[in-house]
Amino acid sequence: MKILVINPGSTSTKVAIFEDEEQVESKTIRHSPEELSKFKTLWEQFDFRLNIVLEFLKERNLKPSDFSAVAGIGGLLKPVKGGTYKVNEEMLNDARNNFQGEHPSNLGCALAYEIAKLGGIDAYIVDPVSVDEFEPLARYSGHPLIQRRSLSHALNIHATARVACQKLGKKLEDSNFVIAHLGGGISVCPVKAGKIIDANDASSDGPFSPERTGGLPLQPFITLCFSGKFTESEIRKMVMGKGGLVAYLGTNDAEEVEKRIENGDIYAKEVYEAMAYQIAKEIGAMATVLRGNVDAIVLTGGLANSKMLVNWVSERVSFIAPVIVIPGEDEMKALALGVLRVLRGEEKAKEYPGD
Ligand SMILES: Nc1ncnc2c1ncn2[C@@H]1O[C@H](COP(=O)(O)OP(=O)(O)OP(=O)(O)O)[C@@H](O)[C@H]1O
Ligand SMILES: CCCC(=O)O
Repeated sequence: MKILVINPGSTSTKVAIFEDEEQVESKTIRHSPEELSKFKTLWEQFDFRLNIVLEFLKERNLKPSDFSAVAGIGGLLKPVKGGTYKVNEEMLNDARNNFQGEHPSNLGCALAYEIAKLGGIDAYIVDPVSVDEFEPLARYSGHPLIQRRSLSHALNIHATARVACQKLGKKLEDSNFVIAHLGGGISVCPVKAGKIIDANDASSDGPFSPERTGGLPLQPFITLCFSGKFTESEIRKMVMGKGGLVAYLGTNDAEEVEKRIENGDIYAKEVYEAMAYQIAKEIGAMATVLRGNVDAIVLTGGLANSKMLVNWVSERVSFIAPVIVIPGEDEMKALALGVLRVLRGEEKAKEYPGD
């Protein structure tokens, strides 16, 4: 099987080719903020990103019809169960309307569909950001006008749960983990039998992260929103993109923060440790969702490469369960594997949005 995988992100477009489980080609095209600022809206970027994929194929003398299927990252669509979904009209409409918010991943299904159409093959998404496996109590916010939303780094969290099970020799259906995806945004989730039964929603809540505020104290935040000093879009940007390490230290690069700490920057150390403190607090909270019945706490994502951060988090949470570190994320492989399971008949493709 030959799968083309497309992953539009906030700072890059990634394209890869898989032959069965093996990635045989890949390219990451980085986009500077200046390059993307030419586009007023996310969807104005569509042709630009599509041409990148077409160029990638042309450079390799490949046509869409050379592939068995195309996989795209799935965005902030309707709440859906985990799994692999065939791209359909309703999904494309929801993505184009940024159903649960504007996010580059919304482009994924449409890019995959456009290429697949040229080749007369099918397009799929796997475990989109809007995977919703919440238990009923997780939906309460504190006011009936606002429901807690299931938005998370579901693709990597599901894939990481499978890897953790292999490491521990456990079956997925018998496992209970708290998984913390530590990336540009941070998702902390109790994962019961492979299902994400609660999540902080990294766009609104939880720990601060390299470029997001996470949850903010409500009263001061309301005062800020109505101060007349900021537009709605400035406030949204403050929360996602210009929050967290960016707001405190002017960078979203944790390696740069560690260099400053090594050079004696006491403030950088306190900010970085505060992020670890908030991550640990969220892990503690999510462990209570599992009533303390936790096989392991799993740290993943780019920041899980940081020994300093991992040590600070571990010393606060290891009383709950052993800490396993699975650094980085391999979204491209997780997308290819999800589509392979369907093409091989091991799993049935779900119809979006399902029941
Ligand atoms: N070896 C490392 N040591 C310390 N920090 C690292 C290391 N490698 C990556 N990081 C940090 O991890 C963060 C990025 O993580 P990651 O690549 O998972 O995020 P992303 O893919 O951009 O965003 P998201 O995961 O929210 O989709 C950055 O702050 C980066 O500096
Ligand atoms: C909102 C969860 C996904 C992301 O933060 O990118």
